[in-house]
Formats: sequence, C-alpha cells, structure tokens
Amino acid sequence: MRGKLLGFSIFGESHGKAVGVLIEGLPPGIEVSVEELKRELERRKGIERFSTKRRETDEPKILSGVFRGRTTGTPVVVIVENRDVDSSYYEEIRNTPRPGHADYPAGIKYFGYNDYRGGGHFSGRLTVGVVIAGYFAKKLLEREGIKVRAYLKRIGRVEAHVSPEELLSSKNPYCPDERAFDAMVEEMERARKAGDSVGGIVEAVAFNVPPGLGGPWEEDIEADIASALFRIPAVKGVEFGLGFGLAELRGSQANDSFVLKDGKVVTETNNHGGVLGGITTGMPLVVRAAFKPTPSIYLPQRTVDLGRMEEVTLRLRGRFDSCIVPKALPVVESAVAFVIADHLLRRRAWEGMAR
Ligand SMILES: Cc1cc2nc3c(=O)[nH]c(=O)nc-3n(C[C@H](O)[C@H](O)[C@H](O)COP(=O)(O)O)c2cc1C
Ligand SMILES: C=C(O[C@@H]1CC(C(=O)O)=C[C@@H](OP(=O)(O)O)[C@H]1O)C(=O)O
Repeated sequence: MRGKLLGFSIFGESHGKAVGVLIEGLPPGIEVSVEELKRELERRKGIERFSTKRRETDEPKILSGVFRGRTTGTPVVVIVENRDVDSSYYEEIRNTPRPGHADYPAGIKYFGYNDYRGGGHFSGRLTVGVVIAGYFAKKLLEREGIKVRAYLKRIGRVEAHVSPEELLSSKNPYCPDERAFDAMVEEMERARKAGDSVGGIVEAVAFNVPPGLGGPWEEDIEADIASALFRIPAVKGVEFGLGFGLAELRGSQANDSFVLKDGKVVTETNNHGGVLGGITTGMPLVVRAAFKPTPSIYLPQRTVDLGRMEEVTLRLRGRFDSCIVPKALPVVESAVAFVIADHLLRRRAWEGMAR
C-alpha cells in the first residue's frame, strides 16, 4: 500500500521463516505497545471454531523504527515467525491447482518458481502485516480522536442491521446485532459441517474523520480506500454508503440534506458514506468489503492435473478457515485506518498554508 506520505510493504510466505511488514513515513513520537499489538494480532485469529487449526503464537518482533516505546520516524520493520507449519498436503496437490485460490495464476506469473506451500505469498497469513501496519496507523489516528470500527455485516444470507452508535458501544467484538450474530454462527456452522465454506461482508465505520481529506481524481480518498481493500485476499467487492443500493433510487431519495447541528454543518442522512467528490464531509465514513467463501474446502472439486494435462477430482486435506470473514475484521479496519492516516498527514501539510 503506497500512499503519498505513508506506505507499507508486506513480505514473507505462509510456510517460510516469517511474515511481516516494512512501514515508511510514520511520524516520530507515536506511543506504541507490543502488548496492544499482540491483542490486535489475536483478533485476527477470528472465531476458533471457524478458523484454521494451525496454531501460531503470532509473537510480533519489532526490528526497527521504535525506541523506548515510541516511533523514531525512521522505517518500522515488524516480523512474526511462522511456527506451526505442515507442508505435506501442499506437496500432494502441487500439480492440481485449487479452484478459487491463487495457485494456478501464481504458477504462471512466477514461471513455477513461486513458493506454493500454504499459498506462499498469496496466503491470508500475510494479512498479519496489514494488521501490524494498521495498528501503527490507528495509534496515530487515536491521538486525533479518529476511530475505525468494523463488524460482520453479513455472513452468507444473514444480514445485521447496526447503527454507528450501536457499533461504538457494542460489547460483542464481531457484531452488535446479537440476533443476527447468532444466526451468522449457525450459518457458519452449517457450512463447516458440510465440509464447505461461506463468505460475507465486513462493514467499517471511521468516526470523527475531519472534513476535507482527499480530493478529486488522483487524491480521491474513496479510490485509495477501495484500492487498499481490494488488495486483501478474497475481497471481491467494495462499496461506500448506500453503494450499489443507490442505483435503485431517485436523486430526491438519495441526496443527503445539509442541516445545522449545534452550529455545525452535517447531513441528515448518510447515504454518501462520508465522502463527496473524493473528499471527506465530516460524516462517518462507511465502507463495506465483500469476501468470497474460503476457496479451500473439503468437498470434491474439479481441477486439472498440470503434469499429466488431464481433468481430475481434487480432494483436499489440510487446515483451513471455513469462514475467513471474522478474521478479516481487524484487516479491514487496518486498511481503512492506514489510508485515512496518510490523507490526514497530507492535510496537515496544507493547514496554515492557504492564507
Ligand atoms: C484472513 C484470511 C484468511 C484466509 N484463509 C484462507 C484459508 O484458510 N484457505 C483458503 O483457501 N483461503 C484463505 N484465504 C483466502 C485466500 O488467501 C485467497 O482467496 C487467495 O489468496 C486468492 O486471492 P483472491 O481470492 O483475492 O483472488 C484467506 C484470506 C484472508 C484474508
Ligand atoms: C495461517 C493462517 O491461515 C492460513 C491461510 C491460508 C490461505 O490459503 O490463505 C491457508 C491455511 O494455511 P495452512 O494450510 O498453512 O494452515 C490457513 O491456515 C493465518 O491466517 O494465520
């Protein structure tokens, strides 16, 4: 993810020595804590029942850029070593790409030199680095009173209905709509028991985002957030505010009226999701990312044996997430927070300059 002032690069492979991230552009003096960072990485493990049986400690090691608990302003490098690796089932399927996973196009792109074990660099495990980068960005935003919160908007056919206020005060770490959450768990359980997987939607809301971040075309904050979210493995759709729902409406229904509240300009509704013209309006920024179901499932699937060039039936064994969506909550929060942090720093460079 390369912003204009902040950027990060992900590195590592699922079955290599480690995964991690290099973060550049963080200002000096941001207070960080390894304990807090560990808690964010714990959140990325999701709901045990629907997550991989691979047991990783996910112990972050900060190699550079932090001194006496604060960022120094120089590049931050953090790694997490891989400990519980079993590559045997990946050797078995080396020539039979998994439908829905990156095995087939990755083999072509890298002329067969890619590390295919555990999906290599394409594994969802690499989102560890996104969560680490997001943690640093969240700490920067926290100082400005900006919070990013994500929840399960949908699992399969079950949808939650949650107001921004409910999201802020919720005790349930996955979904403030308790009834919907119970039904989501049942939906995930049905898929898991069937040896299948299920997808869903994560909604993220950024609170207290000041108006004026972003710009048209190259500076569009909506475009930058969408671009960051689409880089997360398994994301197949992104929408802001009412999103695709706006296509069904008339202008008279879709437009959010400007009104005054305590002397401040706000909108009565938030169909625009906090962004107009690529620029934040000061309303909560609301974005959704749709995740496809986990590609690796235990039901038989059709594929091609690339060695013998014949169609075969693939039967997978291994340790996979039957639903990746609960694991994706901190990943989505992190991507959104990182982009907002970049745009906030850019805004700060202009403040006081326009006289
Ligand atoms: C947090 C997370 C965990 C994932 N876990 C798995 C998994 O256990 N098994 C699997 O086949 N895919 C898993 N995926 C999805 C694949 O990594 C992804 O579908 C694959 O890299 C192909 O990329 P694409 O879906 O963006 O095209 C996971 C993704 C994320 C974000
Ligand atoms: C290890 C994690 O998830 C992995 C993501 C993943 C994939 O293909 O994306 C496949 C599985 O890898 P393995 O076969 O090595 O167990 C998951 O366990 C993690 O999220 O930390």
